[in-house]
Amino acid sequence: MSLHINAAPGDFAPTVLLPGDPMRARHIAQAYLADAREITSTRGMFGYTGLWQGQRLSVMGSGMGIPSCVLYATELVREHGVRRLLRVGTCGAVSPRVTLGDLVLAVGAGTDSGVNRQRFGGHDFPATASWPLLRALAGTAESAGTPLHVGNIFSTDLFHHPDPALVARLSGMGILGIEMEAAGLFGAAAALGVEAGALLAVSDHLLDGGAMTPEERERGLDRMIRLALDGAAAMPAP
Ligand SMILES: O=P(O)(O)O[C@H]1O[C@H](CO)[C@@H](O)[C@H]1O
Ligand SMILES: O=c1cc[nH]c(=O)[nH]1
Repeated sequence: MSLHINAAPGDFAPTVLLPGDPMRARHIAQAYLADAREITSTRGMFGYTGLWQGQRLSVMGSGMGIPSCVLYATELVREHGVRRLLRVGTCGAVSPRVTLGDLVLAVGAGTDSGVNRQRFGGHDFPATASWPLLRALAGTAESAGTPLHVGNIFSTDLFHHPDPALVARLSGMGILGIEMEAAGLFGAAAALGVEAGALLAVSDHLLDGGAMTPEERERGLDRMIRLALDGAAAMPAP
């Protein structure tokens, strides 16, 4: 048990999928995992452990934004023995190459957050996903014929961003999508010595204005969830 996670020792599997939305965590557990059991519910941030292809796997909400995600990632690693963290989130597309419902695998994440600079003496930390996770997810997608964009994303502290030039700036630098956690998760994972990745489904398009409904966001992310589960199952235990 830790301050924000009321799970018992051994409740978490070494690999945890981290959607921002705790209701997406519940959906993944109930719709995909065998023998799923709720193991934490502090503040409504539900976590579950069950089986996928016979392997133990956990899924837990991370909340919205870097501070929330990093808090849970830190307690999961330090106090619950977790070694591999895979964010399964949504993003807004900022690239004309990406369309609604597409999947994006983050190689690196730029950010307007200061958290990694706080960790890194004021310098720019290279917030990148772990290679074993990148390789497993890209390989699993290729084998399954699942289309996947692999590239850089941007993690913002401000969903309702005040800078009207931000989307054009990101787009001009080849960024694929914007979300709110990955850069902090990658920095935390580096500091904690564990693996992290981020697989995202495009829930809205910031260039053309298209958007999934909230119901589609919660339930309509089947391809992302299956790829995350299959990719995690294809990896050796961390
Ligand atoms: O769908 P999730 O995983 O929550 O991810 C995205 O959605 C939230 C904003 O609506 C932020 O957490 C952002 O990163
Ligand atoms: O952070 C996010 C997530 C989805 N869509 C956005 O525009 N931003």
